[in-house]
Amino acid sequence: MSEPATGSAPPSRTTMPTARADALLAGVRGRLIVSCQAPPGDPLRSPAHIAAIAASVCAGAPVAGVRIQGVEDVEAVRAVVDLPLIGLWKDGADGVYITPTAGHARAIARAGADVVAVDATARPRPDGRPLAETVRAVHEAGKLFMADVSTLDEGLRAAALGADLISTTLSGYTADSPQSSGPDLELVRALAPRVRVPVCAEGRLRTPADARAALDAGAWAAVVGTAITAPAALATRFATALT
Ligand SMILES: CC(=O)N[C@H](C=O)[C@@H](O)[C@H](O)[C@H](O)COP(=O)(O)O
Repeated sequence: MSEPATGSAPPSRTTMPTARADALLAGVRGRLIVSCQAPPGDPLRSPAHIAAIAASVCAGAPVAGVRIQGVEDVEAVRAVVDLPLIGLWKDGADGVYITPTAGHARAIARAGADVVAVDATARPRPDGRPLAETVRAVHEAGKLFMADVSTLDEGLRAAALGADLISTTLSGYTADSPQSSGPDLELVRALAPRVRVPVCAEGRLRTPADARAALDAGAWAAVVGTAITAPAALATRFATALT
């Protein structure tokens, strides 16, 4: 791990007013957050399409918030969705690629996200700067910091740095985490009682029963992407079952 779990510096705190932060977190508690993203090359990968998907999901279902990738997509979704918006910027495909620097985080904050999701794994960051710098940048922008982690240690470190919420997003995608085809609810069970901030279950929640099980495991909210907003992946599951 490149930084200690705790240090002499106090944890960073957001400049978002406390009442607003509390209301935002309370509003997503026990509920569904939908990740609306399209992979590179997918015909749906455009801000207009992602905004339409997000607007459709939010108008037609009792969802609590959305998770959106990229500056232009965050801007486009912000214009049509009034729910809490978790923004991130995927830059690259290997190593730390989810909002990898403080500069990426500031851009996502400016685009209109309420919460900025950032890779908070123990892996080296592409610019060599400490994660604490990105936490501070998000907080100075008046936003909440969501730490995308893959292990218990990473979650504990993120909480010590001042993360406002933690998500299991990267379990299964790092060498340190279990490589499972399903969600990592063990991580939720291990982490949630050890930190004072909400822990979201995210990654490979494929069914409503998975989302329910995540909350039963102690998750604050369930974040679901592919199983709701990725038609090509969904069609593949059906087509494959017929071969
Ligand atoms: C690992 C990574 O880059 N995860 C990304 C984070 O934003 C997204 O590609 C996922 O779709 C999202 O986490 C939701 O997960 P799932 O699509 O499995 O429900």
